[in-house]
Amino acid sequence: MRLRFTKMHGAGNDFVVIDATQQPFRLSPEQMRRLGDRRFGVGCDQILVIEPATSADADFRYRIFNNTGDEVEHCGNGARCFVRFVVDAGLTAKRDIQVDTMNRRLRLTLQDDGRVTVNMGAPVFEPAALPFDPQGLTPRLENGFALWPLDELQGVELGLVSMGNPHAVQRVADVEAAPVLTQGPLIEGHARFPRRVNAGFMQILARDRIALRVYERDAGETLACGTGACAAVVAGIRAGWLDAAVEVQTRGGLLKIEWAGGDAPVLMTGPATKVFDGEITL
Ligand SMILES: N[C@@H](CCC[C@H](N)C(=O)O)C(=O)O
Repeated sequence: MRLRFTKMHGAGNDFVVIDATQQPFRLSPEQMRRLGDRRFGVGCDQILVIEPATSADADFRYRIFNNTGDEVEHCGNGARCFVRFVVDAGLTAKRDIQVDTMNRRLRLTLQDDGRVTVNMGAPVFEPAALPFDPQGLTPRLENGFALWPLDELQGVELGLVSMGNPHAVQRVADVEAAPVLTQGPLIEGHARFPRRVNAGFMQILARDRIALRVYERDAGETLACGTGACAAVVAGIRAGWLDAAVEVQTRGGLLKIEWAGGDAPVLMTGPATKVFDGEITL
């Protein structure tokens, strides 16, 4: 089958975007793996699928697949690229767009400078929301926020945050020296996370600036992770390390994250860039 797609990235987190309002979307997981493969296909961290809205007050439905073909709940950098795509393709004349994902309604705004702000919804901290099995473990409380140990991983303390998808974030002294590629997969696949988890490593540079690397579920380390940036900042705010507006330095670019606490939504602002249009036979 021939498939038209657009290659995009948000701070280096890269995507194959499929417009399923104009062509049917029926790729098997095997075809998605091929599409996502950097040697045998196009290559990307995630595949984003744009579909017509299924509820009356939403503008679109937006689905996310990791490059393994597994459908996941949320992708922050992808949400910004989604907006850039639907506006540039003329699928909407709006600049404020509402979209349904698997488990959240997102509100997105294309700014005059081309960046996109996403209302990511409120974070959830209960272990069951990830899910995480806390049985037999005692967390250390930092400013009242639970930091969880993990069996076999000496010295690791994880702040647990669901942004609709699961995140486990730890504070490290030097993010460039952090064991992202060795410890990341151990956390991602740890038995206490039955649906696996995205593992974040954050270095606090100031109360309004962090450096972050994320070992993503399925995709491995990416150049940026939008939901990971939200999770790291809200964990840092809850632990008392960070202020309410924080610049997040990733290997692929800068994201701005704001959170007023409690049930307030997390706001993420950052770039969304088109790379090229293409067509592939799968
Ligand atoms: N890159 C993303 C997150 C994509 C999904 C993640 N790998 C998961 O499995 O939850 C982002 O920008 O948020």
